[in-house]
Amino acid sequence: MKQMEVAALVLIEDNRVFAAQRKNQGALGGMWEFPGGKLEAGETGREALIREIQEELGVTIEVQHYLIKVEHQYPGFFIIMHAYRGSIQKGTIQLREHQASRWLQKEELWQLDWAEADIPIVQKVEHLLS
Ligand SMILES: Nc1nc2c([nH]c(=O)n2[C@@H]2O[C@H](COP(=O)(O)OP(=O)(O)OP(=O)(O)O)[C@@H](O)[C@H]2O)c(=O)[nH]1
Repeated sequence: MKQMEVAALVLIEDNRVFAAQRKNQGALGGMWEFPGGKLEAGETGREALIREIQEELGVTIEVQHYLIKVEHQYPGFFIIMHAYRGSIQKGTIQLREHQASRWLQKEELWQLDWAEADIPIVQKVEHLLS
């Protein structure tokens, strides 16, 4: 069974969390997620996150702390996901790989079609927003 380890960013500004929509083509097409991506060989979760966010959103982030680990079995693969809180240190977000993004208020969190593995992260975020 294919297994992957992923790092994801929970970015909160002005009491809203950043969510991004995957492209319609490919794995989990059209689903919403927290930006990030797979760890490469020899990389820590934090290193992978900083690299992926630079690639995907064109910004430099500071990783603040570890939020939650999620393990989820999708039909074709098993995913271990590490979610971190972080903030933008430099730059303005540009969507380089996603088809859309939103800054969500607490009441809007469950309106989106989240990737299944993200549900425990969204639950955690719910407690971080007021
Ligand atoms: N980044 C991210 N990936 C997630 C989340 N939830 C979730 O199930 N995933 C899955 O984790 C995997 C991450 O792969 P990715 O495609 O974003 O990462 P990548 O850029 O390193 O991969 P690639 O270079 O092969 O495209 C995908 O299968 C994606 O569907 C999430 O919140 N964020």
